[in-house]
Formats: sequence, structure tokens, C-alpha cells
Amino acid sequence: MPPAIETVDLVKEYGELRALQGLSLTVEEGEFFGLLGPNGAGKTTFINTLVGLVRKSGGDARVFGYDVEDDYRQARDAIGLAPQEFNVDRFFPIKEVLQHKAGYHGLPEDEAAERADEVLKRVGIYDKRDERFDWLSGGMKRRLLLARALVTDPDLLILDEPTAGVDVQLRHDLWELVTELNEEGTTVLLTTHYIEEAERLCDRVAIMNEGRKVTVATPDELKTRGTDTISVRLESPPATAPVLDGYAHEVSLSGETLEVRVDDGGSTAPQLLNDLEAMGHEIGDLEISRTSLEEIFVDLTRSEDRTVTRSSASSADDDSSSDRELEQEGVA
Ligand SMILES: Nc1ncnc2c1ncn2[C@@H]1O[C@H](COP(=O)(O)OP(=O)(O)OP(=O)(O)O)[C@@H](O)[C@H]1O
Repeated sequence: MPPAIETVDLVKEYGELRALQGLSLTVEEGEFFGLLGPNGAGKTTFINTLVGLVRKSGGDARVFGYDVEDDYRQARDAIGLAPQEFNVDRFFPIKEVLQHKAGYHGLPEDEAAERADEVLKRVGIYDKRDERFDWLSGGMKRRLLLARALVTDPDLLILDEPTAGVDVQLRHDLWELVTELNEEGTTVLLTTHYIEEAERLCDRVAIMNEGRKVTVATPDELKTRGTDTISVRLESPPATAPVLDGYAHEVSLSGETLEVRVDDGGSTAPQLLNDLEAMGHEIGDLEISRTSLEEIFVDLTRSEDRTVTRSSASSADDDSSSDRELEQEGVA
């Protein structure tokens, strides 16, 4: 079986702006894969290229072996997309919205109705089936986007920030649901700004920055790339921080607390205590803290130049392929 997603040197240019700069990424079938990156990193552009909303400028993109442009229909039929924006036809009862979507992807009418009921029950808004999109609460709208993504029983579920702005309860419900779907065999690609979400759900994550892949790793591997900080309270603190050569990346003194950044706090702490005692310091207490995944993420995506913003670049898109998909999602 080919990978669920395979891109090689994928490039997308919006006028002068290169939103994807030769992105090569493989997501295996059955994986729960996270795409992380700061605003403007190119995550949505990547997703939109896969679903045919954006026409690539260069490179290759395949979904289960189907080229996203040459074999558009097969590639698109394999994907269920829950986008970031609420792009739902607001004038129809939501069950009809789902039936239209299923019909568009080739399901016969009675099967589409059955499937619509099934997914509405699964995401927990079946009792709202005859209401219009406008009348749903924000959380219910998120649930509906997921239902619409699921109505075609896709092999690849793409979730673009599915829990942005939802309350804790719904976030946990959604996590549970997508975990179940993944356990049932659906490949999941998730973009998120919540590091905790990626850590909890994803088998692997790709960190993107400015259209490039910075790294691909499991959340645990990422964490081992961090450093530890050993905080020591000194009974009679000196005027300046002591010099600790050999193992300390950084030493700072604030009041009576000495902070020493090292690779591995557990194995370095005894030596640090010995050294401090040999220098005549009296130790109060000691604490070791590990760099959080969030700090590692910030470190990996630190950028000196973030001058390009969505608003300054948005006029550059002349992408005629957008209309095709927008129509399909029911917004055009
Ligand atoms: N239709 C468009 N026309 C021109 N530029 C665009 C268009 N869509 C996105 N861009 C630009 O491409 C870059 C990548 O944007 P994209 O939305 O893919 O990033 P993102 O990682 O999804 O960001 P966010 O986390 O804010 O959603 C940004 O600089 C953005 O301004």
C-alpha cells in the first residue's frame, strides 16, 4: 500500500511569496500525524494542495498513490477534510448539508441519508439534524465540520485546527472521537497550535516553519532534544554566578536561586552539588525541570524575520482551482 500522503519537493508560490519551499513529507497509512508550526508556516497551504483547493507550483503530491492533480477525483474521494473556516451552506438543514456532500462523492440518495444520520449521531448533534448551520453554537459547528468530513467514510481524515476556540469538554470529546477513528484504521493528519494536543494524540509530528520542514519526530523524541534546568537555592548566595565549566550550557543567579542549564539533570545534579560544595556554597534545596515540548517548539521555529503576513500577501492569489473545491464544500 502506498503512503497515505507523500509529497516530494512541494512548492507553492502566491505571487512573490513562497508559502511551501520544497516540502517533502510522508505520512504512512494508519498514522496519526501532526503538523505543527507558527502562523504562516504553510500548514493550511499544504492541506489545501492535497485537497485541490490550491494548485501547486512545483513538486509532487500523492494521496494513497493518487496524484492530487492528475488523479484529482480518486485522491479527493479518499480525504475527509474538516477545515479551519466554517465554510458550510447556512441555509439548509445540517442533515441535508451532509447528504449533499455524500451525494457529491457518489453515494446513492438512501445511503447518503443513512450515512448522514450515522455521523450526526457519532459527533453528538443528531437532535439538531433539522436545524440550519447558523443556529448551531460554535462547538456544534465544529462537530458538524467533523461530521461532514466523515460522511464519505474517508481513509484519510484531515483536521485543520479542529479544536480552535472550543471549550475543554468538547476538546476532550473530539480527541476521544478522532482517537477512536484512528484506532479503526483511519489515517489522521492534524494541524494544531496546541502542543498538548499533538503530544497526546500524534504518533509523529512534523514541525514546519516558513514553508519548510524543520523536523519530523515522535513527541517523545522531540522532548529528548530539550535540556534540563537545575535550580539550586544557595543559603548565602555570592554576588556573581559561579563558573561551572564542562557540563553547564548556561548559569544564572537570581537572588538566592542559581539556575544551571544542562543536557541531563538527573545525572549531572550530583556533580553540580559536589562542585558547589567544593566552592564553599551551602545548598538549600534543589529542583530539576525538563524543557517542555512547547519550549522546544518555540526554539525550533524561532525566526528573525516574520515580515510577511496573511494580509500583505492575500491579494497575490490568482488560483482558479479554488473555486472548484469551494463549490464542493458548499460555500461558493
Ligand atoms: N490565498 C493566498 N494568497 C496569498 N498568500 C497566501 C494565501 N494563503 C496563504 N498565503 C500566505 O502563505 C503563507 C502560509 O499561509 P498558511 O495559511 O498556509 O499558513 P498556516 O501555517 O496555515 O498559518 P495559520 O497557523 O495562521 O493558519 C502565509 O504567509 C500566508 O500569508
